[in-house]
Amino acid sequence: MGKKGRHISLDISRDLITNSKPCPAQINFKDLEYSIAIKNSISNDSGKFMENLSLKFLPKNKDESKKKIILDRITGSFTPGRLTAIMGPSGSGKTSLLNLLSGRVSSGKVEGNIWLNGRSADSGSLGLVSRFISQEDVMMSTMTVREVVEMAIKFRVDGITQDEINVRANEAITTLELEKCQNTLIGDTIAKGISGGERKRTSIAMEMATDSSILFLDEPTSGLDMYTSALVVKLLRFISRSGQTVVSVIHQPSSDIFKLFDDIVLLSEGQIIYFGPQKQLVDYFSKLGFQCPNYTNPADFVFTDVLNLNEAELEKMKAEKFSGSKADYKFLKISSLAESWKSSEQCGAIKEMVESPILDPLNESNFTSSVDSSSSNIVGNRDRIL
Ligand SMILES: Nc1ncnc2c1ncn2[C@@H]1O[C@H](COP(=O)(O)OP(=O)(O)OP(=O)(O)O)[C@@H](O)[C@H]1O
Repeated sequence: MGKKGRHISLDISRDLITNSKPCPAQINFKDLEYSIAIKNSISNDSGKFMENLSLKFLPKNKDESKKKIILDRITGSFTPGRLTAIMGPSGSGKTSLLNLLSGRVSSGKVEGNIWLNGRSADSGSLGLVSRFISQEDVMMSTMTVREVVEMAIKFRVDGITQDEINVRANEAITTLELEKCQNTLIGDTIAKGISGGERKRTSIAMEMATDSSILFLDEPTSGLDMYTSALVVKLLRFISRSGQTVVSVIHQPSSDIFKLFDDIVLLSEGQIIYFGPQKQLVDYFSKLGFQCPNYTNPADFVFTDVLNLNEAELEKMKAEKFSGSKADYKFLKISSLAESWKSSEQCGAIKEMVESPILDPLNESNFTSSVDSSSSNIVGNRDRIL
């Protein structure tokens, strides 16, 4: 049978994941604002809608620097055992949110609160409790796929024997269908090694085989075919079921992939448009007057009808003789959707979760070590902090 028709089996040996149950970690944030200073290059007479455009400029004075708000006082909760997708147009703040919550932001100004299991979290603790798989996952180019997976296990799982390492590495490699390239060098732009898709799967295999309480991924399916994308997201769902908190930025998923997520966060212009169960998203927008047509992928519907101007809205804009541009009109729509979200029942439920967090203590077993591959050194964060 061809790949498309193949059933993706997730009958993975439980040894791989459940024997190494991570300690649950819930990450909550409230009124989180992330902004950066930018040089003022726009005159004050650039049009009355200028301040509404996607870059939100809050002028200090005419010639000085202003700030660009990347995340606009957002509140949310990521819970253990659930798989969440962060979706939104390019530039909406998805990667910035992941960076903030994994303690990877070094520039700009952060306001608001982040808590781990109810305790105030700084970037150090966020970095220790979570793992981050980036769009440009960095690995050591001179090592093979099997070597990097084994290395990740060795340095992130305490007191593991070589036999256990072999079992975990085999499982991860088989599950992600990396057998054929397991002895191929990772490579780099100069010395070509494994393909882009194999690289992504290797980075997930490295993660699968280790324990961490929170896993963040930035577009783990970009560059992968439909079959492999579905395989990867099914694996993330499986990983989440072992008690990990799994949060992934995802770019326009197919309907089948969309349905694998428990929760969806929709961002636009750094604001939350929706944050809640995937199964309730269509109903939420239908109550706001946006009907998802039958047999339409809800992810496509959200991008075309909700986050963009639909036909009816373009007509309305003309009829109203709106004096600004389409971008201005769209900005007003997004602001109104963000206001609707803030006054929704679902937003109230999220706020309640933030106010009554899981209070399990965070202990050493929540903390993972990291592989600092950019400098080819293995860095034990645990050693640095504890
Ligand atoms: N350190 C920074 N300095 C200047 N601008 C920044 C910085 N970090 C983020 N931005 C800007 O903030 C906005 C959000 O960026 P971010 O990378 O979070 O978006 P995104 O939703 O992940 O986009 P994409 O889907 O294109 O990756 C963008 O306009 C980006 O240019």
